Amino acid sequence: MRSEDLSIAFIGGGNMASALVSGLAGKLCPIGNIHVVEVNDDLREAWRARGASVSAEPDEALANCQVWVYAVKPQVMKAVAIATEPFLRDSLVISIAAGIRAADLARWLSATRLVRCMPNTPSLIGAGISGLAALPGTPDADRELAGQILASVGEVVWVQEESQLDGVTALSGSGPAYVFLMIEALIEGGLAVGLDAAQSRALALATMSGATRLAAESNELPSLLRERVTSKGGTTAAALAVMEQDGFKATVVRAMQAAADRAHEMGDEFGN
Ligand SMILES: NC(=O)C1=CN([C@@H]2O[C@H](COP(=O)(O)OP(=O)(O)OC[C@H]3O[C@@H](n4cnc5c(N)ncnc54)[C@H](OP(=O)(O)O)[C@@H]3O)[C@@H](O)[C@H]2O)C=CC1
Ligand SMILES: O=C(O)[C@@H]1CCC=N1
Repeated sequence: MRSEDLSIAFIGGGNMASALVSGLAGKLCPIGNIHVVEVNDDLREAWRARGASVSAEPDEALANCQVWVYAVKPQVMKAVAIATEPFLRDSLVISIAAGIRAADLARWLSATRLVRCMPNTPSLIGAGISGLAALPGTPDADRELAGQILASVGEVVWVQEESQLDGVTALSGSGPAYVFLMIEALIEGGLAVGLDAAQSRALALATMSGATRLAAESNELPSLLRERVTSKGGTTAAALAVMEQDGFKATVVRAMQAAADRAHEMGDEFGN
């Protein structure tokens, strides 16, 4: 399909829709081929100013879009799906809602071609990563198109079992928040050990990105890279002893389990 022929509707035009469109508009289709259904007046105006077509409620414009991306909160997915269903003819359905299972959304929409995804906010700068799973029976061409849409904002990982998307949600979906918290902590720590705010910020950000790049580009395990920083009887050992004592790693693992459990629970809670 030529890019000028592809039209995509976003149902819900908030944070994630904005992040996704910033990557795909101009690459996969012109912004004028993007239609956004959004209840918030200010957001609708912002989309219009960006060059997208907009509506406050589902209407015939939806029926003409080849792809629909549901980007509303899981809590309202069922009601929004039911309101949009009368306009679904031949569109590929993509959902980015946490927890909501493909079979539930397919049932509300009587859809047969559906891909469920879990992107993340670094998509905004093309540095996202998304987990994807398709409703059984979704044709390969549709899986490919969904993959291309998400690949326009970062990496794409297909999972074998849809239930693994709860794990993706706990790791990379929510993960940017854990990383931002770590950055916040490093900056606060910098202030506590006598640096000023600008120095702390610069040192924290460069350390996070430098260590991340080193881990990605090295063939060695993160644990070995960590050991190389840790001189016997030195400063890192002193810091890591406190982290070990306070259960830092175990806390991260427990936090992720809580996120995965919540994703599963939201599937039950908002999927019936
Ligand atoms: N934020 C993230 O990091 C990630 C989020 N997700 C998933 O993406 C989805 C969207 O999240 P996010 O973008 O953060 O949420 P936002 O709240 O920023 O965006 C959702 C938008 O949808 C609007 N909306 C509510 N009801 C309707 C309706 N009936 N029709 C059209 N629009 C409606 C909301 O308006 P109003 O606020 O006025 O209700 C809001 O502007 C969620 O399901 C979330 O699980 C997935 C990956 C990462
Ligand atoms: O917090 C949430 O529920 C969503 C899903 C992943 C990131 N934000």
